[in-house]
Amino acid sequence: MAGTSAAWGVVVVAAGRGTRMGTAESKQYLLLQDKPVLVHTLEIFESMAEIREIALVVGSMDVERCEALVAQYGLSKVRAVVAGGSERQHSVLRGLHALDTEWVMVHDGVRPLVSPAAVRACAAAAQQSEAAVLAVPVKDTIKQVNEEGVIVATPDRRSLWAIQTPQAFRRALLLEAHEKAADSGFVGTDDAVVVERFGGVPVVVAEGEYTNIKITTPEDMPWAEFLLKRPK
Ligand SMILES: Nc1ccn([C@@H]2O[C@H](COP(=O)(O)OP(=O)(O)OP(=O)(O)O)[C@@H](O)[C@H]2O)c(=O)n1
Ligand SMILES: C[C@](O)(CO)[C@H](O)COP(=O)(O)O
Repeated sequence: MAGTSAAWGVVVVAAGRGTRMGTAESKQYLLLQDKPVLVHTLEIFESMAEIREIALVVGSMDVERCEALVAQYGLSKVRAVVAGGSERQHSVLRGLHALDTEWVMVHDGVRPLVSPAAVRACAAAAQQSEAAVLAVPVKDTIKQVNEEGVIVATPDRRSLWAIQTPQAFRRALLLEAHEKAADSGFVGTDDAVVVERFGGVPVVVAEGEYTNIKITTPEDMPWAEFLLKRPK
C-alpha cells in the first residue's frame, strides 16, 4: 500500500452465529465502548486511504440491520451488504463477487483491533507474492492430540505461527481458487488454505500483532475493551 497506487477492496465477513460466545446476540453485534464490534472493524478500513471499497457479508436476516448501521456510522466505502453462506468460506466467495478491485483482503468482522500498520504490512507482502496473511509466532508449546487425549506429536514451535486476518491476495487468484474449492467441495478455515490447495502460488506470512484478537469466547470481550482503551 505504502508507495503504491494499488486499489484495495476488503471483504469483511460477519455472517457467523457466534455460538462459542454463548450469547443470544451474535458476537459481531455486541457492544465495545457502546459501539458494535463490527462497526469498530469496518471503521478501521473506512479510515485507510488505500482502501477503495468494502463488501460486508452478513447473515441473511441481518442485511437490512447492517445497511442501517452502515448509514448510521457513515461507512461510505461499504459498496455492498450481502448475505453470507453456511460456512465462512462460502461467505467470502459471496463477498468477492461484490468487489472488482485488483487486490483484495479478507478480514473477520470480529477482529476489531487490527492496526492500519499491520494491514499495510499484509498488503505490502501480498503485492510481492500475490498472497499473504498476518500471523504471530505461537507462544505456547503446541501438541497434536488424538481422540483418546493422548499426545501424538509435538511440532517444532519455531515453525508454528498463529494465523490471523486480514489475508491479502490478487483478487483473480483468490476468486479462481475459491471457485475451484467450491467445485471440489473443499472447505477450509481460512482463505490461505484455499490458495495453498488451489492457487498454485506460495502464501507468505507478514508478522502481525498479538493484540489482533478474534473475538470468539466470552473472555475475549473484556480483553478487547481493555485493548481499546490503550492510548493510540
Ligand atoms: N458462515 C460463516 C461463518 C463465519 N463467518 C465469519 O467469519 C469470522 C470468523 O468466524 P468465527 O470467529 O468462527 O465466527 P462464528 O462462526 O460466528 O463463531 P462460532 O464458530 O463460535 O459460531 C466471523 O466474523 C464470522 O462472522 C461468516 O461470515 N460466515
Ligand atoms: C480466518 C481465521 O481467523 C484465521 O485464524 C480463522 O481460521 C477463523 O476461524 P473461525 O473458526 O471461522 O473463527
